[in-house]
Amino acid sequence: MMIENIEKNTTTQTSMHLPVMESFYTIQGEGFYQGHAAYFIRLGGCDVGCVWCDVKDSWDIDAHPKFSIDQIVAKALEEVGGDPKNIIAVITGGEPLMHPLDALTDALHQVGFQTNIETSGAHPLSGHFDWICLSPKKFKFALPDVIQAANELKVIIFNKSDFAWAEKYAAEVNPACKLYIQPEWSKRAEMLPLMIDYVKSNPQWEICLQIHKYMDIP
Ligand SMILES: C[S@@+](CC[C@H](N)C(=O)[O-])C[C@H]1O[C@@H](n2cnc3c(N)ncnc32)[C@H](O)[C@@H]1O
Ligand SMILES: Nc1nc2[nH]cc(C(=O)O)c2c(=O)[nH]1
Ligand code: SF4
Ligand SMILES: [Mg+2]
Repeated sequence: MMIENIEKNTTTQTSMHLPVMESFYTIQGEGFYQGHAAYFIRLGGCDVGCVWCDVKDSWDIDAHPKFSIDQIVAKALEEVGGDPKNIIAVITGGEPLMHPLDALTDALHQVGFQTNIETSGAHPLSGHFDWICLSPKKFKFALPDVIQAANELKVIIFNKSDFAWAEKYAAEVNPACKLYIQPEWSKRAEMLPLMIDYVKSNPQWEICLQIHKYMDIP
């Protein structure tokens, strides 16, 4: 690579700023990595508009302070105690794919984090991820490149019609993709009995609960 290109890339990487709503070290409460130590970076901005979204304060892209990649990664390293071995960095939001994520994921990898993403798939894929959780939404459809790349499909069950909707996506993901159904939090008492019956009849699916909410942690 020519020297000016190296300089350009370095400048782009260090000068890029992303809106961060919050970041916190916790336990992954959902999906394949449920129960694992995880550092969450919640980027601001979402244009999907799920009526039941549990983090609506994230939607306004301008409501959150912007930080450089270096600042975000330095804070992550400090908050996990300096050694990211076996710790997943989860990029979430908001809708994280509204932002270019190559520089952030490369910088997290460089210091030793595994990189995972939580996404609705409604924006083009960027970043280098070790694990992609796709949670598609009726409010803004997932794009084909994210559907193809997904390692896990996590469909939120808000009403009975969501089982058939989940199967539409299951038919489109790659064969190795893990399949999860997760109750919408306020509907969990009503939906869980249906979900239990569904998984007993369709054992390729697994039930996923937001275990962090039961543990009362972020
Ligand atoms: C807040 S979203 C942020 C990432 C991305 N915008 C997305 O929707 O995948 C993180 C995860 O929480 C799920 N989620 C949001 N609100 C929920 C609720 N009320 N009950 C259950 N899951 C919810 C989403 O489907 C997604 O899998
Ligand atoms: N503990 C914990 N696990 C999570 N898994 C996905 C989350 C998200 O909001 O993206 C989340 C979250 O907010 N907290
Ligand atoms: S896509 Fe994710 S962040 Fe956006 S409204 Fe839906 S659940 Fe909330
Ligand atoms: Mg959450």
